Amino acid sequence: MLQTNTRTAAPLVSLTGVGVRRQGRWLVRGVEFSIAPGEIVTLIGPNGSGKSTTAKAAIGVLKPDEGSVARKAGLKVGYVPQKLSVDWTMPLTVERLMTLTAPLKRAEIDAALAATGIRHLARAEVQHLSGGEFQRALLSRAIARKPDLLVLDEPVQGVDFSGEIALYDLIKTIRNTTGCGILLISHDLHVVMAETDTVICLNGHVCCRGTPQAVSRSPEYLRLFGARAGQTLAFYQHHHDHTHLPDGRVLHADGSITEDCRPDDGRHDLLPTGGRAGPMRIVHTHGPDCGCGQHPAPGGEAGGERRDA
Ligand SMILES: Nc1ncnc2c1ncn2[C@@H]1O[C@H](COP(=O)(O)OP(=O)(O)OP(=O)(O)O)[C@@H](O)[C@H]1O
Repeated sequence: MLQTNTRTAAPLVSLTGVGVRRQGRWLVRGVEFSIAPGEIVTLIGPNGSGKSTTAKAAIGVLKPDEGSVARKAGLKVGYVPQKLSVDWTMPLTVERLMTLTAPLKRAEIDAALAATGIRHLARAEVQHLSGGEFQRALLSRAIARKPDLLVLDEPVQGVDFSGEIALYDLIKTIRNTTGCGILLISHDLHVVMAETDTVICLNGHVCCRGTPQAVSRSPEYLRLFGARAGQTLAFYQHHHDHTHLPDGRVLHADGSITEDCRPDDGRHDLLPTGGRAGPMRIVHTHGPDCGCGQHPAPGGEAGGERRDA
């Protein structure tokens, strides 16, 4: 097994204050995180919260409108997008899918399909694959060029619960044998892959981040789903100090409601709530130009700046 010290290795990719704006709207703003070799980072958040946008900015498919993304020189990325633009009326075999965008040697195709356990499906038509087999075919395609960073956008979509566990086991094996970094995207807000080092909860900005709590500590979960599920999946406990209301406004811990809680309305600072790898909480720092309407007037008693913790 390949061991990588994720604490000391230089990051593969590092995002600082990243914001992406389209048609006058910030899709995400103030996003900060990095991924080291062997590290697994999972982005979670509701639909439309900016997970795919963030992943695309991380790998350079999208250029951020503010902030910066630093990538290791010569970084090789294996990307499994959420949606694939394929003409499904045309017959397409798994091995052809592997070489659609760039050529691969026979041995590379065989090795990648063997690694994901679907070598026997090389000549099968993609249209006939099950959900789990299709995800394995996409994973084979992504690992075939031996990437430093694997980016998997909803890799367990269309897969049942036991297939989900098998896929996460496979992703863990790929990380352990190759030492690549992994950026996972999931819209499950509470259950993530147990091997995840850092969970980042997005909703247009980073709402909270932390380590997942091992599911093996939860006897009810183990009784329901068995020990294997406990080793593969983990609960993520959120530590938000604010709530995103259905109409898009934000309810703060002190009961105040603001139109928006994005970084252009104030600042979101990540504060450790305990331990080096402990959960983080967000505080909204009000300033004279934060635009949230909640801060005292300039020269007021709080000096124009206040924090909701
Ligand atoms: N090119 C674009 N122009 C305008 N809006 C866009 C563009 N791309 C994405 N969006 C919008 O940005 C928001 C974030 O999209 P994104 O796909 O990043 O979300 P997501 O968290 O991955 O969602 P899901 O879980 O549904 O896949 C959505 O409201 C989406 O409609």
